[in-house]
Amino acid sequence: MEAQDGINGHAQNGTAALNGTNSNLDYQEIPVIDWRLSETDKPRFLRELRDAMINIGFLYLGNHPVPKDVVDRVKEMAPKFFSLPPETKEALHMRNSAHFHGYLKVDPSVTNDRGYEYNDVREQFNYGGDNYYKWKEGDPEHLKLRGEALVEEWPPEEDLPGFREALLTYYDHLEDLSLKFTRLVSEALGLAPEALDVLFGGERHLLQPRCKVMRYPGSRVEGKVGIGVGAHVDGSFLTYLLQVTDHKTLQVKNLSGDWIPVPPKDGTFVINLGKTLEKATRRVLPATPHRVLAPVGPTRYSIGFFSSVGFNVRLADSSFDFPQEVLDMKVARDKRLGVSSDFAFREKDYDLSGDVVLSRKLRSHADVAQKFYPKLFPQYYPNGMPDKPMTGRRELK
Ligand SMILES: O=C(O)CCC(=O)C(=O)O
Ligand SMILES: [Fe+2]
Repeated sequence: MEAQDGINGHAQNGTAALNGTNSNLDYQEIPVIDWRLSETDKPRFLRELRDAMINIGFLYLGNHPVPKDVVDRVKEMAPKFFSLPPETKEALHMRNSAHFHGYLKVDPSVTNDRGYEYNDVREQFNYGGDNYYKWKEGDPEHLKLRGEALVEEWPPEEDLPGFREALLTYYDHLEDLSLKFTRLVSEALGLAPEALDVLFGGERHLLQPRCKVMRYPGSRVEGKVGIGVGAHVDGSFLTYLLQVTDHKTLQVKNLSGDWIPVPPKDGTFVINLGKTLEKATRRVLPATPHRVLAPVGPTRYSIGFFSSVGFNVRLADSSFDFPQEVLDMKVARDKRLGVSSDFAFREKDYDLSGDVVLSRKLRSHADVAQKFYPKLFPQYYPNGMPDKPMTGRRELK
């Protein structure tokens, strides 16, 4: 019955899982979930969403409510930013930001991943929303992640007119979408729409979603397959990805272990599950490994919005009363994958999320740690500044 409702036939996975039959964990295409169905046929929307999230971990969100002109503006701005003179970008370097905002050129040795013929440089611009917090002595260090609104973190308006406005408008829309979408995720998991709100509760400055504009230069190594970002899972709650250019280099690892292309689809966002969501749901929704190959032809651009939970939330405190039907889907999936359904929190899951996020960033950016977090620097770098840049991104072997 559900099969005929499914997009790309994936809706049947949930049914198959519930019946204990063979589900399509080796899918070759990721499903498109139509946002409009959340208004016109909610049961079907929730069924498709639940299946995509439990059994696939990646989805396209089509017909979403973010206005096309807002999306078009950031698509237009992304390449313009990276065409700014190197000294303008350098002046915006992340090492000048306590909030880990700004420009970064990721060294090839950092994106290094085994099994590829070469690695390439990636450039990125990171930013947060306009709802900042003025950190004061005595506040937890992680509140510096929010910090003050600094115009210096943006290119001078005359160098790139409209950039700041376009990116902040996009951010606001994505933040709004992410809060609405999370309520639908809650319902798809058989919980009350507000059940997951506890993870975001509190004041807005205690939340820290981030946006990242990325540039992957075209391959300079004829006929070789390079890697743009090695295989990894995101630390986010959910990631909303806008692929700006028409490349087919983003890939997701399906639950059977094959790399599946996630080509751009007009008018959609790609959504994938992050580690925070995995922990909060005790692996009902596992984070999804993905990677980006270096483009062979022209330069690729993409923009990621990474939602995250409140700084005061301890993930190990979360406990949601999933209905048996959902738990059965999880167990059926794990059984087919041959992995254990047991879940145990790690020590850091008992810490405040703000501290966990800060710790990950401090480990990745020694220069920011030294300049803006002098109290914490010696703890992370007992031997002083490291010679080599590091990455907090844990590459999957
Ligand atoms: O560029 C992309 O499409 C994805 C980048 C990514 O996976 C990340 O930044 O976490
Ligand atoms: Fe990612």
